[in-house]
Amino acid sequence: MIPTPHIESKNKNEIAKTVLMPGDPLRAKFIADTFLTDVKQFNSVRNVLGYTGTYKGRRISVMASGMGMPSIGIYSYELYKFYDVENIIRIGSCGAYTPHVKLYDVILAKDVWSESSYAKVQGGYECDVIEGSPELNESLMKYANDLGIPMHIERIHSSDVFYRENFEEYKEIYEKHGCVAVEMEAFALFHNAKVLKKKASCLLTVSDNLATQQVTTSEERQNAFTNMMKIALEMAE
Ligand SMILES: O=P(O)(O)O[C@H]1O[C@H](CO)[C@@H](O)[C@H]1O
Ligand SMILES: O=c1cc[nH]c(=O)[nH]1
Repeated sequence: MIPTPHIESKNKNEIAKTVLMPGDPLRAKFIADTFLTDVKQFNSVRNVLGYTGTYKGRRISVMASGMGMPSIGIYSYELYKFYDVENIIRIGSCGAYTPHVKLYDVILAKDVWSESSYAKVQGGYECDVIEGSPELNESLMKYANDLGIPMHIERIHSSDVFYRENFEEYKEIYEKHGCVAVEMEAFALFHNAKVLKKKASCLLTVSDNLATQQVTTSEERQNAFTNMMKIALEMAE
């Protein structure tokens, strides 16, 4: 069933087997403009930009997910199910829940905890913790090590809510569930990978710290997270 309601490419071969997936469409464009050669754009529906190109002579795609689990739920499902994509690596920003995780640090999500109903509604799963692909994670750890980029390998929190009425709730989520940072998509991505027998990982860069109240600018969020991008780009075929 291609094209899909949200991806306009009429040819599966236009999309590589491995797709990097930032939330922000302009981060997808930045990656294509900065790191890829022989770039072809395969999607612009709703301005959710998708590109395929080569990195160090190897093929890879990058496409935005939009924000939140419903959005990445749609795009990752269509890529896996209808475009035969095998691996999706989310590359996102996150808010740290503890002072020992600093601004710009890179986190690899070992697994993700969420109070979201996504897995239950999508496939009847009652779980609240889902693992990233051990195989992809092992490769990402090796590439980070080769590049000399330190990574925290930890549990993260996927939240449906960016602005909580009770800001202090993050402390309980950190203490009770062991999540060191919050973002808004990995749980749905990992669930889709599980039900469709595909692979997913999530790399994050810390854009703000809820404990110390430090923040980065929106321009930095768009352009400055290059360490995470370089690690993920090594996954090109
Ligand atoms: O920077 P991205 O990948 O969009 O990720 C984070 O930023 C957004 C919130 O500002 C949410 O999508 C959250 O998951
Ligand atoms: O989802 C997110 C992303 C960055 N910072 C947050 O506080 N939440």
